[in-house]
Amino acid sequence: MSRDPNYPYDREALRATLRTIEQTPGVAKPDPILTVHDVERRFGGMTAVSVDHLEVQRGAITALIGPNGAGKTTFFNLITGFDQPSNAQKLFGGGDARWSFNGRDLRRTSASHAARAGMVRTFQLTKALSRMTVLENMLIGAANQPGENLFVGLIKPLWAARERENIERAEELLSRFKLDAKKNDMAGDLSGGQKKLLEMARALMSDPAMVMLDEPMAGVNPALTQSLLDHIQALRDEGTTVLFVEHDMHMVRHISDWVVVMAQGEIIAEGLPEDVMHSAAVVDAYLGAHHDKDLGDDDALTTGVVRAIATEAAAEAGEETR
Ligand SMILES: Nc1ncnc2c1ncn2[C@@H]1O[C@H](COP(=O)(O)OP(=O)(O)OP(=O)(O)O)[C@@H](O)[C@H]1O
Repeated sequence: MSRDPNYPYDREALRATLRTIEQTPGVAKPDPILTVHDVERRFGGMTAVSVDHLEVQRGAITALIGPNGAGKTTFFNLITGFDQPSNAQKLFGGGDARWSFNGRDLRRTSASHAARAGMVRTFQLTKALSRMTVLENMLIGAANQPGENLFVGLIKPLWAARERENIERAEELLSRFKLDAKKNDMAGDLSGGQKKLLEMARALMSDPAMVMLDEPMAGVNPALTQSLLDHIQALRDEGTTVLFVEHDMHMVRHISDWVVVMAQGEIIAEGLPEDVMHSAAVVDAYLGAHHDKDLGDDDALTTGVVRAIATEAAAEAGEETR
């Protein structure tokens, strides 16, 4: 990735700046890469997302946390063009929903436009195409597919050169994620953790300015956990802003610079990880879904407790869908 003179490569300096910001929902950031305003999504009579205002700081690793059903994935879907707000602005009329990324207005955008603007996401359930090889999966993530441009597609030396570039980039990323030995294997034969790595590697094929990771740790075995954390931090250090949804509070505490908390569709808190995870509003939001739990007053949101809640809730959700 080319070096962006405006990117806050010095993480300590960035954290020092974040420490000066008021820890309140919707607070303005010094240099937001993503700004979201008045985005709502209703399913029938239920409001899944109702975000008044949110700014994501460029260069930070921001965690989006919240109990099951809080609206985190729906919010990701809206921002990345995989779903449309219920109050979407239409060409003529419509609602007030608007958001911009890296200075570009994205409110009437498709998923491919959002990706082209530099915002690329992964999914909670990996979307590796199991009947394609690992390398072929990577090539799907390339921004400059030879076939996308008719002119390039018609002139063999041009598309052949692009294809070579894409393969080189894919191989470089696969080796970084230690998947190079698997490049000709079917993606369906990878372990759950390796599929997560493949999905992250594929997201990087287009050199995005921001990656949005939906539960990167889910299903990853402990042996790969540290390597995933290292990859995410390395991405940030090299110039990619990271926004991730995660239930694993150890990960949230360990790598995030800023934490945003959602409950019942709204942003109810945001701030530094060490502060926000203990705030009364956050403890209430988690306990709200678990009235029957006696978690004590002092450190209700310690890693172990939250992990236990998340695991239990995930198991319950699994049972419901069975
Ligand atoms: N397509 C849909 N149709 C109807 N309801 C939906 C749909 N997608 C999401 N919902 C509902 O919207 C709410 C928010 O769901 P969402 O998946 O965004 O929450 P989440 O915070 O990502 O939860 P989790 O942490 O469990 O993944 C939930 O009540 C969910 O059931």
